[in-house]
Amino acid sequence: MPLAQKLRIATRKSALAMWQAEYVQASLEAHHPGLGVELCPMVSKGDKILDVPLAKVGGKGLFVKELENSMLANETDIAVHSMKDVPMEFPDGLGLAVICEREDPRDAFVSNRYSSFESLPQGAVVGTSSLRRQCQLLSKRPDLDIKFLRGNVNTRLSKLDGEEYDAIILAAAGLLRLEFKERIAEYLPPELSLPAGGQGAVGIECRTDDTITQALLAPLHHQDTATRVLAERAMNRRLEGGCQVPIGCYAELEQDQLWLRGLVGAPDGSVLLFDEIRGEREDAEAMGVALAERLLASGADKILASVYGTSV
Ligand SMILES: NCc1[nH]cc(CCC(=O)O)c1CC(=O)O
Repeated sequence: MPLAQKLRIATRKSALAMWQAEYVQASLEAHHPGLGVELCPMVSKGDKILDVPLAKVGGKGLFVKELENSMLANETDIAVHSMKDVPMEFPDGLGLAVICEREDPRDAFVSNRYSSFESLPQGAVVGTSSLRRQCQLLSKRPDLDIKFLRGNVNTRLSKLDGEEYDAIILAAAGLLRLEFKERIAEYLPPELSLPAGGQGAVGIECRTDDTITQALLAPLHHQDTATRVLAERAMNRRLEGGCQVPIGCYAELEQDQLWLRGLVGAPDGSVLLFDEIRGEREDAEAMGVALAERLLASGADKILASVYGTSV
């Protein structure tokens, strides 16, 4: 089979998006010597609107639409995504080709003043604009003052240094990739902050009929990561967790046993519904759906209805 001479990667321009695209570029070139891999950076709508909660401007899909349009127009061949930002459904003609090995999926506590979440004083100001992080932190510490914080990783770190916040919460994966490891004061265990579905995993999207590109991408696939992320995304999909929502879910593999934990919380932390399920890895998707059903039956339906109701 003749190799495509050139493969074009659609990417956002943020430092993290560029890191991920360059990581895929380097992996592809290592597996296929002689293949030219070109980066095509573009600005997404989500990158332009920074001062409004994401849920109010149309959710995470804003970050991928431009990339998807360029693949559909045959101007690019693949797009590299953080799996936690990828909507559940793909447009006709596009699909997820592979999921790469996961980086540390945990949330990280970052502070210039305090060494751990535990040691935050009464009323401390914590920056995050994720309802998932907010509801979990407030359920443990209702006294905290959670303050809106958006922007890319670098922007958020400089806002922390501006002294408005006592601490901020970010995904460890982004900090590790951008070589900000030394800024991580504490890795929050899943018991304290259950990660978002797909957090820390990079996925690659391409045209569903582009079998040449799919064959080139195949060696980058990491099956254990894909199984875990499949269960997490199945739970999210059943909960219609499309935009920014107070939902956490995290799957781990213990040999061939899959352990999936899920959580839905009221944004103010007054209610936190948690459940978990264990099963065979082959059943990853069904487990995600089953766990979502159980959460819905125990009251997640009401919590999510009120969150969606106010987020339009
Ligand atoms: N929501 C933005 C976003 N998308 C992916 C990551 C981090 C890396 C990852 O999960 O792969 C981040 C930043 C953050 O939440 O701190």
